Amino acid sequence: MMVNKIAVIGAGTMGSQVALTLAMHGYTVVLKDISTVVLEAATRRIKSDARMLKMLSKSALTPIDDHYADRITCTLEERLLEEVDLVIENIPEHWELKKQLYQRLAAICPAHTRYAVNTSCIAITGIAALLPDPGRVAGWHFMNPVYSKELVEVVRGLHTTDENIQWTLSFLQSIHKRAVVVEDAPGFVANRLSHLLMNEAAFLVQEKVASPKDVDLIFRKGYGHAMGPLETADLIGLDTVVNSLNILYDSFQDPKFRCCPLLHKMVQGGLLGRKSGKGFFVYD
Ligand SMILES: NC(=O)c1ccc[n+]([C@@H]2O[C@H](COP(=O)([O-])OP(=O)(O)OC[C@H]3O[C@@H](n4cnc5c(N)ncnc54)[C@H](O)[C@@H]3O)[C@@H](O)[C@H]2O)c1
Repeated sequence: MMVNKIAVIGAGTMGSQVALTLAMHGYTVVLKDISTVVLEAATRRIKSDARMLKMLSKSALTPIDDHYADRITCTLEERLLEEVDLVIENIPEHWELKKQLYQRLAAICPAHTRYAVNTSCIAITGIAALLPDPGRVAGWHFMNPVYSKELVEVVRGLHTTDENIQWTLSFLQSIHKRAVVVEDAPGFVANRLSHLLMNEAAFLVQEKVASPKDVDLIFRKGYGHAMGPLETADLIGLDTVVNSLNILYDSFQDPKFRCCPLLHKMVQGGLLGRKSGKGFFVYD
């Protein structure tokens, strides 16, 4: 598998985890963001995640060596993208932001670059249409936390070639991930289902039918889920959940995806979940 340089674009919740996962498997990564503050926070998070993974090494999917940090270059500089073989993109779930980024990547990345779009809901075919060779684009929907979730939902856009799907499966195997390939539709499989659940859980809290703690307890102890829907929403980031619901609503024009007003209000008030320290629950 000839991949010398990988760019992970966006160093937030997902990008920082994807970068560490790649470095843990020996890949050299350029982690690119547009904010110094974000890159500093990502460096701290990568260090503390690596420490935690070392402590849990028996239960983690992959052992971690001491040199992972040397393989990650955090940068604001676009020129480091000029020679990359693979881009794994993790910027916010906003069509306009993604569109601007891919138009720029089309101008600066080499012709042989492959593109992995880590999106929750945005159609892969639309993104691929922004690039000179749409066959080299596929959706790689990583699960959060990336280190401990084995599965990646791989999305085949209208133009994604079979060769690119096969290459993707081999690459993901090299980082100990198991892929399920699905066709391109907003939200794919995972988020089309999970966002309905998280949204309805928020409606239950808004209507005061139950507290967040009790909603989640019913799912953990009643249904045996590892996490409740509201804890999951906090982990993803409530801003990302709201953006994803809006995309599902716009794409399907189906009222079942209308976003719960409580979620909107929490995002407006800066309650984003884990990433801001408070959402449905409070975090250290
Ligand atoms: N959070 C999750 O659990 C989760 C899971 C799977 C997929 N996703 C998807 O992954 C993507 C990223 O989500 P996230 O939760 O990490 O978001 P996030 O808001 O935590 O991070 C996004 C980062 O992208 C940066 N950014 C914005 N524009 C940029 C640009 N032009 N170039 C470089 N960096 C830029 C921001 O500064 C920010 O640090 C989204 O499309 C989301 O839907 C999220």
